[in-house]
Amino acid sequence: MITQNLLEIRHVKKHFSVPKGLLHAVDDVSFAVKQGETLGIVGESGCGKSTLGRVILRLHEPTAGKILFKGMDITAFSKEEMRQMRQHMQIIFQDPYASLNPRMTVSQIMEEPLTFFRIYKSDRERKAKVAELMELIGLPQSASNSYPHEFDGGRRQRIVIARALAINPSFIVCDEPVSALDVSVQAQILNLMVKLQKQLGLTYMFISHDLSVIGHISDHVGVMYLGQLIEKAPKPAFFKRPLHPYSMALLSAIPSVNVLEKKEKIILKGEISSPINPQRGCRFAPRCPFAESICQEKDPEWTEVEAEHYVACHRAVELAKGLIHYH
Ligand SMILES: Nc1ncnc2c1ncn2[C@@H]1O[C@H](COP(=O)(O)OP(=O)(O)OP(=O)(O)O)[C@@H](O)[C@H]1O
Repeated sequence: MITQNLLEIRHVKKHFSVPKGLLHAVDDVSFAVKQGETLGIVGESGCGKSTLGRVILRLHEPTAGKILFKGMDITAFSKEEMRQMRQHMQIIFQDPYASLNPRMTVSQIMEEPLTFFRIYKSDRERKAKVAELMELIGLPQSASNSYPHEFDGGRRQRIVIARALAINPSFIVCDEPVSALDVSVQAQILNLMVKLQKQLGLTYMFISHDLSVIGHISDHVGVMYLGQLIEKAPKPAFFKRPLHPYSMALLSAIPSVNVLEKKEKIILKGEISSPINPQRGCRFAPRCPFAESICQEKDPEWTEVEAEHYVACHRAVELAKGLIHYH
């Protein structure tokens, strides 16, 4: 069975005008996500993950590029068409404390999108939908009359998830949804999200700075660095053998579960460059031990080095063949 791409973005850019020039928050990013899959996007703070998520939903207007959702070019949609489209595309944010209105009960919070999108019109239909959502997220029906402050972070994030699911979306941008939670609660929320994905056929773009979280939830992993996607691969291939020197360094920092596997942490030297008026050439070159003169001069091309394994690095083939390596 061939699974269709639910989302495809092509050469998407988002530049912000700032006093010192143009800040390239997202710079020429292309990828596709298949129906029912999770693309995990990982990278350091400020590399453009959140901006990318918001641009895909057109909460920020893209500076350039195309966003295709179910084959439709939504960059060409009017504001009203886009408003309707958001029924199918939702976003979940990091902070479950800030994203819930403290004056509304759980039931009112869940009913709000139902009223806004005019689905489940009668009172009875809406109440039935709320009951269904409470069951989906594993909260007792009695909790629907409580207020957000009566719950801990994990339960609040369950309510945020239920609100996003209320209108039956097919695609959800999950922007660091577990980062504000205790580690013990993180796994519960991630497992709930995986369960809901299977049950409802959801497609996720899951943003996190934490590679362990990305490893838990993703089918494919994409790595961002200074506004650019520098590597994307199926999860097993990525964790087995990342091909970009930056991904290798990221991966070396997470402890191995296999005690027999000797892993040395790669310490990157040099400062991260500025995203404002970036120089040409590879953005990672100033910190890369493998950088040659071409890396300073020319942008590396996005190349499929192995099946479905894409890298933007002038030296990716040599790295893939093991001709050059760290340590
Ligand atoms: N509205 C804005 N105006 C100007 N610059 C912005 C704006 N929003 C984001 N930026 C800048 O764009 C870059 C990318 O920010 P973004 O929040 O997308 O990164 P991130 O990877 O999600 O980081 P974090 O996890 O810290 O939020 C940063 O340099 C940020 O300062």
